[in-house]
Amino acid sequence: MSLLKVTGLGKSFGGVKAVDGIDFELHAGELLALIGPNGAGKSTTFNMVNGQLQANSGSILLDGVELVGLQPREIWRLGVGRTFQIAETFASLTVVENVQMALLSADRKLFSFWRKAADYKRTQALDLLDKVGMAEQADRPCSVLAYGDVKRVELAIAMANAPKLLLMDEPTAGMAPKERNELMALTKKLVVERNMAVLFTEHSMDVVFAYADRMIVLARGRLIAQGRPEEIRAHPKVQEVYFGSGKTFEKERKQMESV
Ligand SMILES: Nc1ncnc2c1ncn2[C@@H]1O[C@H](COP(=O)(O)OP(=O)(O)OP(=O)(O)O)[C@@H](O)[C@H]1O
Repeated sequence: MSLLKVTGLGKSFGGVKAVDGIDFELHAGELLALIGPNGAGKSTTFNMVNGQLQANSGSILLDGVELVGLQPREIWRLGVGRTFQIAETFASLTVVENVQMALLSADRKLFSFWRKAADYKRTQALDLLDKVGMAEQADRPCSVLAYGDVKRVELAIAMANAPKLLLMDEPTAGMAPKERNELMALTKKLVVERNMAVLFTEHSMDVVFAYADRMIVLARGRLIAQGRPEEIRAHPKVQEVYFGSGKTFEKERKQMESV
């Protein structure tokens, strides 16, 4: 059985069908990229899966449990995590304290408890940091970290709740190519090690084609293609929507990345 099964999912804003009855599935151990031109419905889809937006129609099953109608926190408790940017308020905390905070939250402890609990699950937090290659920087404040390292810590934070499905909205935005590749290689490693699934949106075609196991392509709210990267690259509809018919994906992709 697939981990996530989305059927007939739809959302309208006024007269605009932002997402128009899409179907897709996601399996444990798989990285699925959600791509499409601006306004295609990617964020809307994403936000329906995590419960920030309520669907108008359709179903989202996680391990057979219906997520439509649930609150974001309930969905999170069922095992749908997402990467958050480390909020400025937490930048003054050390790396390990940030992960400890996430563990507190995963264990549903009260925030006030934190003040008396500087040692709360420090070992477990260090284990998570070790998984993302950040154990050596555990006691540095997040505010002094390089951007790529902050992204690793954000990944460790998302892992604290041991998600079955992790949602990543443009994980590599603002990163240099080398950092992008390191972050995605790390994400892929975690997906395999933990038999977790990742659904991610991404504008960098390099990242998508290098790391996605499968891709789904939206255009104007409709799902126009899904498949493995090589199938998507050769898909006529995808080429047409992205670049106008008659042009090859490869050629245009190179032009797009050089901008
Ligand atoms: N809160 C909203 N109110 C009204 N219209 C919205 C709202 N959110 C999204 N839309 C519209 O729904 C459509 C899909 O938007 P969405 O943000 O999901 O696309 P996207 O693929 O994530 O785009 P981008 O790549 O530009 O972020 C667009 O036409 C957008 O203008």
